[in-house]
Amino acid sequence: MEEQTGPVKRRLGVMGGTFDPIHHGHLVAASEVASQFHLDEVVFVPTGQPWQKSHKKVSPAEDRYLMTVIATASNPQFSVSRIDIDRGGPTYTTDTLRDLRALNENADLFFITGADALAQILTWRDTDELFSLAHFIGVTRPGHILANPGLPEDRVSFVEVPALAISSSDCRARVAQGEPVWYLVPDGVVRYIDKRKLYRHDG
Ligand SMILES: Nc1ncnc2c1ncn2[C@@H]1O[C@H](COP(=O)(O)OP(=O)(O)OP(=O)(O)O)[C@@H](O)[C@H]1O
Ligand SMILES: O=C(O)c1ccc[n+]([C@@H]2O[C@H](COP(=O)([O-])O)[C@@H](O)[C@H]2O)c1
Repeated sequence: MEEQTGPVKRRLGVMGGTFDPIHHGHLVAASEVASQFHLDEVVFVPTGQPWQKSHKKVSPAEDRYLMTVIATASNPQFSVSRIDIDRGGPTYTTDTLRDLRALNENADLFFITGADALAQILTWRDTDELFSLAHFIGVTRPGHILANPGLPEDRVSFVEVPALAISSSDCRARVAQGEPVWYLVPDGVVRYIDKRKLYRHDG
């Protein structure tokens, strides 16, 4: 009897973030995981309202979305989704993954997260459901320890990515102080920040 095999599933990486602004640390992490996990595509998903950053000033979603498009446009493996922005309300990754599954029925999802975000994951909403929706890939980040914070062992993997000590907070602070962000973020993002006067004290 011939063995029944289903259609080959696509391997879809999901890189969620506030991306305020997107920087080369995000892009290297996504590229490295795509290579090591043989992903067909990585979809970057800018948050709508990042509820755990509600005490901080976050730039308009449209600016963060456009910077993410600018930063990823030249890579045919990268795309950007508006689902978290268009849903409205606080952003929960369970919603992100549920929506992406509905849009990509024949795909396995791999959610990429830095060591700092992974360490906080048990504070996210609906963690029981969360771990059933995707495989989680924790990536190294300078200044943070990469460890399993208590996810089921078969739902999480760890990847060492080239160490880039870049953060969005540092990029924002540099712009506010008149310091350059060239080579920390893609050139088009430097120009967009300048054009929209983002992160300036008078902006
Ligand atoms: N330099 C980096 N190396 C590896 N992963 C990173 C790096 N920067 C951010 N990440 C990961 O990318 C995801 C989105 O991060 P986010 O948009 O919050 O950027 P951030 O630099 O951490 O921002 P902020 O400084 O404003 O908190 C998170 O999972 C985070 O851990
Ligand atoms: O689901 C949650 O409750 C939750 C809480 C905090 C962060 N997240 C997700 O974690 C990713 C990184 O978030 P951030 O705020 O560090 O850029 C992004 O996709 C967020 O939607 C998700």
